[in-house]
Amino acid sequence: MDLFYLKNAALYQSYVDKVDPTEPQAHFSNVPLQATEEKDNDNPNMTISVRIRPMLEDDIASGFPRAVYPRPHDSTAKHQTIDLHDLYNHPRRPRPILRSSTHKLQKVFDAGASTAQVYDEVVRDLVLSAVKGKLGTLFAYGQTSSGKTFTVTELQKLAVSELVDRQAELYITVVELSGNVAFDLLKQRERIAVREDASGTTRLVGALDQRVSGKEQAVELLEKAMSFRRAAPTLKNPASSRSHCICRIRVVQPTSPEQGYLYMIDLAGSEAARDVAEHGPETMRETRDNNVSLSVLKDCIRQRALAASSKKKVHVPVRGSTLTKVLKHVFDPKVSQECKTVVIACVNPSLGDVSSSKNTLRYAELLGKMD
Ligand SMILES: Nc1ncnc2c1ncn2[C@@H]1O[C@H](COP(=O)(O)OP(=O)(O)OP(=O)(O)O)[C@@H](O)[C@H]1O
Repeated sequence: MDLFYLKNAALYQSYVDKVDPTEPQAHFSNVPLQATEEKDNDNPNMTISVRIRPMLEDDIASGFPRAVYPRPHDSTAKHQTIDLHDLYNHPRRPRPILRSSTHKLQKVFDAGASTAQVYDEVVRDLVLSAVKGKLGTLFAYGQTSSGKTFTVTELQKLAVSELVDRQAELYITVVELSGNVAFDLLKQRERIAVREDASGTTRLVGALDQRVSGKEQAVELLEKAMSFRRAAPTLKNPASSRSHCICRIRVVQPTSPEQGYLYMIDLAGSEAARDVAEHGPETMRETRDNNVSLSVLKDCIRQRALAASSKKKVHVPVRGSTLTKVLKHVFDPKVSQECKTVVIACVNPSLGDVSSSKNTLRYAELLGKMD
């Protein structure tokens, strides 16, 4: 596929240059996405956003044009729109044709946006929730090399800095979930158990809950934890994280009777098993397990949103994966502590990654919809 895109890069660019996104276009896929026929999830405690990373030198050097284009932001609109342009080898046409799709999301950060801007617009609210004794949860989702780790690492530093400035007492836990097995990254990747106690609360048995008292100490601790994260090469990223990484910051405030929690989760890459097929059965098994947990995560987020707006009893399948068991508090309608959730879907804008980007944007759209 890469060769097809590279061979037709000039033709593709000539098509894209002619697109006027304000005009209805024949090449826009006229089959409505399943997601667009569903009701919006208007849960005020849930924000679904997209971050498009810049084209990197390597992407440009390999000759791939850009495929993902956000439309100019209209501050009166409920959603922001992204156009995605793909090239399609039509069997009855002499030349490949453009096939585009449109995706609507609550918040879109284009390649020029800084992590500080992402923090200010969607993450600070979570941090302030934790300061007030509530729960804030951030998920970064996307294909390999789309910028999840880059984004979460920077956001963790900004969050810790704000929490220290607010004189909160902080305790940090960093756990990696590889398939269904958990490891403590603050204890040099020691294996730990995930168990449910008699009250139904999921416990990370044996995980360190490290007190930190200053910004430098916190950043050093997080960097050290990240150095223990398991990585393996994918076709797109030589040091791809093949696991979910959960960073939990417990916030104790003398002024608040309840302790708050901030969870920042760098999810495993959502790539198809074929993208890691060269890397052995172990990596493929992990990829399959990770994809199952990402699918269960989607169901939990959607069902949780439905539970918030429905009087009927809604089943949220938290037990479907270790990831969602650990994050039970986010999804359990019975949990009384208020919980805000932000999803950042990360996208690599290159044409070489267009089909994964389409899947990521569809996943993000589905999260913002209800059955
Ligand atoms: N906003 C950005 N600005 C500049 N460079 C970025 C940005 N986002 C990501 N990158 C760069 O893109 C590359 C891939 O990013 P990163 O490792 O965060 O991807 P990932 O989604 O975590 O990948 P994987 O799932 O394979 O671990 C890195 O070299 C990173 O520095």
